Amino acid sequence: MCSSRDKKANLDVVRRLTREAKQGGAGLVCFPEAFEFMGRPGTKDSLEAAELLTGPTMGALKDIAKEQNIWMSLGGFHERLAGREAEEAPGKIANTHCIINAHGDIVKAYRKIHLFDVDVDGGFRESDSTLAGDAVAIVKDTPVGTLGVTTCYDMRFPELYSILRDQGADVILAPSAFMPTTGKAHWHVLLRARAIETQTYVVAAAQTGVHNAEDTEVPRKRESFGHSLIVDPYGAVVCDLETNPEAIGMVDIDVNRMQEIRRAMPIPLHRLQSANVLASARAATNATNV
Ligand SMILES: O=C(O)CNC(=O)[C@H](CS)NC(=O)CCC(=O)C(=O)O
Repeated sequence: MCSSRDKKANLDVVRRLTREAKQGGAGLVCFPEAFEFMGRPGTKDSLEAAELLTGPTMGALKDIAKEQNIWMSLGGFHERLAGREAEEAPGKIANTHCIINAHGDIVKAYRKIHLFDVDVDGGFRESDSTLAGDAVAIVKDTPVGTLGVTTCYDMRFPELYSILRDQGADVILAPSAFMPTTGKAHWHVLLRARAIETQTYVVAAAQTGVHNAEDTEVPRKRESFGHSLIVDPYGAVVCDLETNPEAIGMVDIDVNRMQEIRRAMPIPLHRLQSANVLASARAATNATNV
């Protein structure tokens, strides 16, 4: 999707696409990072728009899941902090990927671990406004098996993905709002590599196009790369929504094929066998490079 500052409009898109996904037979529907709100770069928009997970926007999303009897991956919700966290991190929010089950319960709230502090495309310092997550997230017993939960920039850190695989992930989610420049250079390669290494499905719902395009109060427009992608456990791109502004792509999870791929090439076993060698190399490297 192509989210804007209009929360109600974004919610309407989520409602409509979820209904469509359900009609197509989906058990899980995935939305991109910042699906509920995309503010003006360099402003306090996101801080002001942020809500508690017990707030009205998440309430409406839980109702959608319950009404449609479908699981939802809601990547990159702008979560308002409360209590001690709010005191310790004033002016900050969390970038929270929620998994909601078909009864409308939040079964996981994963906070993005790797924040986007970079000097590309005009520069971003996500950590100025966002508290980093401190826990990896797995969700068992979903209609598509075990989920590994990540967000956007996390996809550049293969260690995280390999931990998720070792914890049992069948499908790893990577909702994103990728920059056009880095998207063109890296998006497909990163997601295919993560799928090949982990032998899991990788599902990356993406923001696409120019955000707040018609909004005259948004002088500096933000743009996203698009290409919502589903990659199978052998690295084949089985769905690419290109730059379509609002679309659904659907694939079946073929568990038998995934198991055969894993049996034929037992990567986790081989990682275990090399673990001691690499751990001492890592320790030696850190010692000389600090
Ligand atoms: O700020 C929000 O509202 C939502 N968050 C985002 O859009 C985040 C932080 S700016 N985007 C990324 O992580 C892009 C990563 C990327 O493009 C890369 O790894 O190359």
